[in-house]
Amino acid sequence: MFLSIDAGNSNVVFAFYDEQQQRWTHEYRISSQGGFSLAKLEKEMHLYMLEHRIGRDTLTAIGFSSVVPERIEPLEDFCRRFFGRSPYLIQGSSYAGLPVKTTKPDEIGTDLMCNAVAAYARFLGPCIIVDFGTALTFTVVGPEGQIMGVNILPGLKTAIRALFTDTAKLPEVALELPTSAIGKDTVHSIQAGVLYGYTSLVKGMLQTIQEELGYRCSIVATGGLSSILHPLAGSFDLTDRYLTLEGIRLITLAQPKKNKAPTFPRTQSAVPAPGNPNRRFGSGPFAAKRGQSFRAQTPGKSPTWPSRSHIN
Ligand SMILES: Nc1ncnc2c1ncn2[C@@H]1O[C@H](COP(=O)(O)OP(=O)(O)O)[C@@H](O)[C@H]1O
Ligand SMILES: CC(C)(COP(=O)(O)O)[C@@H](O)C(=O)NCCC(=O)O
Ligand SMILES: [K+]
Repeated sequence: MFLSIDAGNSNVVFAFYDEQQQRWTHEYRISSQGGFSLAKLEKEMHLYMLEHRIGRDTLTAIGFSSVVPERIEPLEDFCRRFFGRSPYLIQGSSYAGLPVKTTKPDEIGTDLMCNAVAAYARFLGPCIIVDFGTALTFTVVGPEGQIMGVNILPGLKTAIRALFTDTAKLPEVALELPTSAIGKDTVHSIQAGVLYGYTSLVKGMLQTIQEELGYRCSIVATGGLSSILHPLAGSFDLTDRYLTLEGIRLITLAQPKKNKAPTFPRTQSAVPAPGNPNRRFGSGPFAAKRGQSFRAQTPGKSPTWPSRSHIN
């Protein structure tokens, strides 16, 4: 079993990858907000692993990404105490030897870098990763796997919470898409405003980015809130809630062992390579048509890059 730990601003996710089955088999989440007690985490993880029959001795390695600096040390301690091994912490220096590059490796969130690595491993071409987390982010990966940029704005829950916190009369509402886009009472007005508003925002942002690039990208959605905006389903080539966790795994496995040249882990191909007429394309004005050559727009693949990792 490989364990990926993703500490985001709302949740810490622990996900177990079964190397024999080549898939994520278990996922355990705790809230990242407020403090958390290591003793409580140890107790709960112990019960979770007992219940799901995951032996601590089956663990081969741990990869760890945190975009919350104060979570790093406690979770490293937890891994050492509970699993008896140190996790590999993803940081700026982790990206040397990877096809996905950034000009500011110490600034970009490691979760976004993991998303980029996992998405590029699947599509081997330009992609935009939309992460519906505490923040809503768009990570733009170019044809050669370089990070071209990131757009960051408040996530859906964050936007709703900000309205509630910063106004006298607006309540905190459930994240439910109403049937009508025209609000008829205060709760409905906020839901229509935020959920239909964000739907249009995501569509518009994807269009604007691809117009600026001048070519079509594969669009991947991830994050806890990636399935809330139903009308966006057709805009994504893939929705994968394990994307960050998969990136953590790929980056960790790509790290050079002592006295060994860096190699990127090879995993089984499950999605046809770009240019394959059977691959799925998204909708919208930039959607490539079935059979249209994608390779012409996306030259220069890295020969060392795996074609795709296997999830689900
Ligand atoms: N399955 C789910 N259903 C509804 N809300 C969820 C689900 N998973 C996560 N969330 C919520 O979505 C928000 C973003 O979650 P997540 O993507 O884990 O954020 P982060 O990576 O910033 O910690 C959080 O408010 C979280 O509580
Ligand atoms: C943008 C983020 C806040 C997203 O975090 P999340 O919503 O997943 O908790 C995080 O990736 C971050 O703190 N990034 C650093 C700034 C940057 O990526 O440029
Ligand atoms: K995240």
